Amino acid sequence: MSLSLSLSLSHSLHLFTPPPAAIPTRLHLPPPSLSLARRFPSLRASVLVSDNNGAPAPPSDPSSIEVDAVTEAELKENGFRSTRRTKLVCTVGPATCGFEQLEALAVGGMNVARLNMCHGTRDWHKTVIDRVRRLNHEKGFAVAIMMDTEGSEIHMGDLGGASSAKADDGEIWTFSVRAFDSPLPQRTINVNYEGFAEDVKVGDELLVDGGMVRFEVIQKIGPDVKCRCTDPGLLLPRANLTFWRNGSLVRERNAMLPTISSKDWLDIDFGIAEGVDFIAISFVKSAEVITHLKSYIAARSRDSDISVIAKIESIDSLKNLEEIIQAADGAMVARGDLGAQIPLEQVPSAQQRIVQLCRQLNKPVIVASQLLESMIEYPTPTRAEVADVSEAVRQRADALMLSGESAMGQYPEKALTVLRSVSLRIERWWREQKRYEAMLLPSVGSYFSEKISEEICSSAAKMANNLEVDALFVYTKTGYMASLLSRCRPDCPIFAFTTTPSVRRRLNLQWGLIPFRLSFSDDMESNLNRTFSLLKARNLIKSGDLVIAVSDMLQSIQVMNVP
Ligand SMILES: Nc1ncnc2c1ncn2[C@@H]1O[C@H](COP(=O)(O)OP(=O)(O)OP(=O)(O)O)[C@@H](O)[C@H]1O
Ligand SMILES: CC(=O)C(=O)O
Ligand SMILES: [K+]
Ligand SMILES: [Mg+2]
Repeated sequence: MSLSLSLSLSHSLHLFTPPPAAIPTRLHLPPPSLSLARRFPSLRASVLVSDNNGAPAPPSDPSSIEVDAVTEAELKENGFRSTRRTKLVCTVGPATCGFEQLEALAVGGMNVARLNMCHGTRDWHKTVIDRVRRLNHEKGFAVAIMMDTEGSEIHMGDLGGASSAKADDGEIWTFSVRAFDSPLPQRTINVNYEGFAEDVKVGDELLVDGGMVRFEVIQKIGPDVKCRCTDPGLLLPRANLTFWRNGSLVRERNAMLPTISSKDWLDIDFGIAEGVDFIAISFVKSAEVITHLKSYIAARSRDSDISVIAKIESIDSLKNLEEIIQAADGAMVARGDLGAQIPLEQVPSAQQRIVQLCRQLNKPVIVASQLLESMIEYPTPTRAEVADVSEAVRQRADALMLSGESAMGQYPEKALTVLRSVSLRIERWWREQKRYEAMLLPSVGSYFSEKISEEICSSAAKMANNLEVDALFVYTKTGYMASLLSRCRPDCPIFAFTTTPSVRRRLNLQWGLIPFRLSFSDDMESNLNRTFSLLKARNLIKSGDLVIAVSDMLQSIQVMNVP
């Protein structure tokens, strides 16, 4: 089916390749990102800024301002009112782990690189981290790194080294906890969970990857479970397994497995040692595990600030949603596994609920999995996929994520271009329609000073919309004020000035923020004047632009024209 869809869609390919400037594209999609590098040779040629991932902040040069090379190009290309607000996360895998491939993704707008610890060795991940660092350092990007834990849910083994296996209708496969030599016997799958044969019953339905392939359990022989394939498809290494009985998920045992396994703790130590920016925790069930991990990180790495992202992908995480998001620094709607745990038709409303709650609680949220699944194999997305991406952008999610599309697909850069183009188009349409959604944003701070900051930010955002200002400026040491502005989803972009490279990288996950590194003082007057002259010198703003500025040093709102 996807073949015929892709063929019938192939004429839309031109939407994503740059037409000559004089010929308008139907949807006015922007040209693909690599052309940015062509138009702004400095992107590839020179060292624009220096960014010290992981290491202590460099002695700041008071005369400089640092901005992500791609952001700078986008600002110049589209004028800053139309820069992209939705952030993009790419899972790095065999298709994208080379330095040049990573650079192409960074040029294409990747804000965060995700490493899935389910796959690859720690050495492999270390190599990727080093390459991203080098890219940031040498080429002026500020790509943040997110480590995603494996979790201890039930999954298949690694297929004895094969990259995939095809299961056909009616075939009998053996699922077993036995250790086999590779290559595995034909039609045999390893299962990581000791209690597997004990727990399943004849007649149970076994879902691989949430239903991409289905089996029916027909016989149990000691540690081996014989299953008949009822929905054929491709089995991928380490795919998740769930089993269903009488139409509902069997999850008693899963509930007993730890959220963070012993292997996950070693991966987390590795992540802390490498100074990753985010750690995403798979299959979170309760807020306690988040609090526990956060205190572990705090004790382990006194001066590094790693954000903990709660992945919402289980029934328990939906039950305890509010307290989990409260405890975490952000959340991910992990639709892959979520769709294997709740009926598929409930996933869209769960997504909307999670996205809204995150915004109310002032936590960044990522919408993940299968956004452009067909692009693993085909160079154009289906219309349904474009509609799905649009919906996530329209919901004002902070970030969209590519999984297999960028990790092992054939068109990682094209998939990223589609996310970029659709985000830009939907964001603009939203602004043109002036559809400010009236979302109630409850107070989130516990201290009076935090409540003042919230009031300042919501007033500043409202003024920015009403006065149609060109940009909001926020001077923030911790990033908190910037997140409060982002939460209001104002019409204009938010220039967030921060003193530390790690804060700047973490702001890269939040909607509408354009993070700059700048050393600033407590004197707002001089901060503003310096910022204006630095930005003007780089043609990022011009005299007459209308700006509203707030800061976490001075509780005030300033409105001014750039001199
Ligand atoms: N580091 C890697 N090495 C090899 N293959 C990878 C790597 N990362 C991802 N992949 C491939 O890309 C596919 C999609 O990636 P993704 O991160 O969504 O993983 P997943 O296994 O589906 O699990 P989950 O996202 O729930 O942790 C994987 O199934 C795997 O085949
Ligand atoms: C991203 C992820 O873990 C999922 O969708 O299941
Ligand atoms: K994972
Ligand atoms: Mg998952």
